[in-house]
Amino acid sequence: MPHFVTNSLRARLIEGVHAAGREVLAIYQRGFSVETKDDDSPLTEADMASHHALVALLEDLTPEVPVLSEESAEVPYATRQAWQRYWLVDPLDGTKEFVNKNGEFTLNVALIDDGVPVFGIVHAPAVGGGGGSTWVGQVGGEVFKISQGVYANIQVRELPDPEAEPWKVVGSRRHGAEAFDAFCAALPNHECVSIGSSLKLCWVAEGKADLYPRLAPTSEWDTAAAQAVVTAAGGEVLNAETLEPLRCNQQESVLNPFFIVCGQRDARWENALRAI
Ligand SMILES: Nc1ncnc2c1ncn2[C@@H]1O[C@H](COP(=O)(O)O)[C@@H](OP(=O)(O)O)[C@H]1O
Ligand SMILES: [Mg+2]
Repeated sequence: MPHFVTNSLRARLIEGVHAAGREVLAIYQRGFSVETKDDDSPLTEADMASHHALVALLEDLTPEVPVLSEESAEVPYATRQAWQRYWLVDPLDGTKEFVNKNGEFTLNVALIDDGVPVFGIVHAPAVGGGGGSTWVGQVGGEVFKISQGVYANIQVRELPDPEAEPWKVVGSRRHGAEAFDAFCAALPNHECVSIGSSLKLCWVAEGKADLYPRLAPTSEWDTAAAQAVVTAAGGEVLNAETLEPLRCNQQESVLNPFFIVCGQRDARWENALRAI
């Protein structure tokens, strides 16, 4: 069966996400005020500009497919449950990084099919020079990174022998540090790096990191697009307890379980997870 996202739809999606990214970048560069949402997380005009641009894009390209965005997520579960296929959007992941001006924020668009993220675009407008960086993945199909207009196929890297080359473990700048440290303490020789947003999953997808343990809360829109990229690149995003792949839209709550992103399963990190 042909994939729902044809090459021409994919090209128009990438173009539209890039246009939304340019709006976000313009706000980032000219300055903005910061509001606080009910859950105490920050909100800027860039979150809303990106939300409106991405929802309009998706409604225009595929009017028959519903859209759930972080900024319009009050859809009752009874309604969502009936969705076989929908777009799941985080218009600005890493809002705290955006506010702190370190560039580590992303726009995220995922296609969910029967709970499985099957296609994703993650765009980081301020990473990697002019035009930013974009990761695009279709499960069972192509997966590539676009930087400075150049398309390059990506894949996860094979876990090295840690004595010859340390494993690279990527973590959040702000969340779950204690559990992260406990996990790392039980690993063989490794190095840790921190970055904001869904960029962490993209690093595993392109082989810049081996593991991303997320032992702190996230929502489905934070991870779905990048999960599709990781999966298409040969890796996995697994529930930290059951080691089953994460699925979306399985329950009322949109919160993810704690999870780990890997290039490959390996008893050494699985044991480290069990040890904490
Ligand atoms: N208590 C909590 N519940 C749900 N999600 C949380 C959370 N604390 C942080 N997050 C999520 O973690 C994301 C940031 O992760 P990181 O610090 O690794 O970059 C946030 O994305 P947003 O910036 O889109 O709000 C937010 O969704
Ligand atoms: Mg987010």
